[in-house]
Amino acid sequence: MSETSTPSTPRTPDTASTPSTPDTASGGSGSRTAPGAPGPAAPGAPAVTVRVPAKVNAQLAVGGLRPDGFHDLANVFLAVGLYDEVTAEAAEAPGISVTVTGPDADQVPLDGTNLAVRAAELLAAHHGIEPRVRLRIAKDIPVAGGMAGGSADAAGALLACDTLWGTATPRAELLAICAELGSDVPFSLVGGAALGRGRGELLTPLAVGGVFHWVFAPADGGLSTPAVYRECDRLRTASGTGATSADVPDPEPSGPLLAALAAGDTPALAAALTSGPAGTSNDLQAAALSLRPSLARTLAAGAAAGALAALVSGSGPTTAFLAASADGAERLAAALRSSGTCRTARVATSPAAGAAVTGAGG
Ligand SMILES: C[C@](O)(CO)[C@H](O)COP(=O)(O)OP(=O)(O)OC[C@H]1O[C@@H](n2ccc(N)nc2=O)[C@H](O)[C@@H]1O
Ligand SMILES: Nc1ncnc2c1ncn2[C@@H]1O[C@H](COP(=O)(O)OP(=O)(O)OP(=O)(O)O)[C@@H](O)[C@H]1O
Repeated sequence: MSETSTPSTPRTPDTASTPSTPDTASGGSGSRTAPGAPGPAAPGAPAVTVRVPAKVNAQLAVGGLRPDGFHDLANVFLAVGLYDEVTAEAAEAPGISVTVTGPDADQVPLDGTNLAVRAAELLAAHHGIEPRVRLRIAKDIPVAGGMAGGSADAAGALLACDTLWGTATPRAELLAICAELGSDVPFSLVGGAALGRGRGELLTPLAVGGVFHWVFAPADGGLSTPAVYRECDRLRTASGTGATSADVPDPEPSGPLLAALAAGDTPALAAALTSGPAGTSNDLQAAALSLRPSLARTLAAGAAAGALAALVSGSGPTTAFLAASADGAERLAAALRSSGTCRTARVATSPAAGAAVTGAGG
């Protein structure tokens, strides 16, 4: 996603809420639902809760700047077991409202720019129905952290509303709506592991032969994804390699990295995560470090504490550390927490399942 955000309205520290008027241009008003056809659930219908994972990019190979402002990628997504929960509940009044709870709630927008609200609007428009829904986001994924938290909420809202409204949208149509919402959103729906081509939205599932143990260290404050891509282009231009698709080689997935994932081979994955001339599989890492030099200290602290590999997660500033075992991950997390180089440290495993309905009712 994009910028870190400052709340424009006062709110209680751990909870935020605002109504968002449906966007008439995207079909929010003027129901075209035929009698008996699927439509917004009646008030009193059970609420639907969807759990959605965060991601780490095991490889992020970035091609040149395209004329449309995006970059072609070879993006090896891995879903990790840190989750947001999105609940959709039928509302009597037309419109979409959203509340957010969790430690980073005050950094999440509550207007029509919230990706979960946009997802509900797009789904309603797709079916020509008037949205009437209250969305509740329980946020555990770091905001603006390079772990696709906003994308997770978008995918979660899409699945929760599709279930609540009984619209039974075919998977291919859901994925097309996801791609409209953002490059990472299709993967948030699918989860597991996948290779993302194009701008990251064209997914091919990948085999994963075992469980990988990670530690994630969120930083204070977020990084803007577009700013990190711009910095990547600037560094390439400054080094004389050029920045456009005409100058930069097409990004390709790493064979050894895909083989390590398929085999569930942690040491081989560690080697692949830290290979290449820049010592990382993440082409955005240098740009994230250039914008946030203090991340170098976090990476060094994790490496000194025994991480098998240390890298920036996607566009950052969250840093990711591979451990040999669950115990090793706990020890590494404790060392990172006491290093004073990050806000906290969380353990999680991959792969994790994609967006899934976990409950109805309540
Ligand atoms: C860094 C990653 O998280 C890695 O998975 C993604 O590439 C970012 O995906 P995202 O947050 O869903 O990004 P989008 O909302 O699609 O795009 C936000 C902005 O990031 C930049 N962007 C994004 C994806 C891409 N392949 N090339 C880009 O240059 C563009 O400036 C774009 O306007
Ligand atoms: N539901 C949401 N949750 C979090 N941020 C949101 C949401 N909707 C919109 N945003 C906006 O998106 C920005 C980036 O949030 P997000 O947590 O998705 O970043 P990210 O994890 O770095 O994204 P990515 O890894 O996909 O590049 C936030 O600063 C906020 O302004």
